[in-house]
Amino acid sequence: RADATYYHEFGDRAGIHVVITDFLGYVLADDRIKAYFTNANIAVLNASLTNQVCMLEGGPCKFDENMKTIHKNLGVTEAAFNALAEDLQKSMNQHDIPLAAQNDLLSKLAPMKHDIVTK
Ligand code: HEM
Repeated sequence: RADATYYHEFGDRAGIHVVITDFLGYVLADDRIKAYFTNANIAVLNASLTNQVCMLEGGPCKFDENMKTIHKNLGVTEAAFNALAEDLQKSMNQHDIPLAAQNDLLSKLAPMKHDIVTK
């Protein structure tokens, strides 16, 4: 969908922000991937991801960072990518985001794997 239905189902930008905040909490506690984030600026990452998801789901947000450039030197594996996606699903489920909206977001993130996984 190109309209803002999914954006509203996420609870607009404020709802997305809560989903992303809890998602990052899961990531930072996830032994499979937390080491990647040792030197990350979590506040900046939170704001960027919130804007990115807001935009992808049809909200009035701007986001134009390049996924390939950002993740170039991180050595992200496919297993790490999948673990991160699981943590996102966990947060979306916890916040009762409707499944169609969840799947829409996941389907938009999945193709980014090619730019993010380098190892
Ligand atoms: C589709 C999946 C992903 C998306 C949409 C995404 C999005 C982003 C964004 C927007 C930033 C930039 C934050 C900023 O503005 O500085 C970022 C940085 C980062 N990402 Fe990802 N990412 C994804 C997957 C992953 C995976 C799988 C890992 C590792 C397990 C990862 C690790 C990092 C790290 C370590 C940073 C750097 C943070 C910093 O230097 O402060 N990302 N990501």
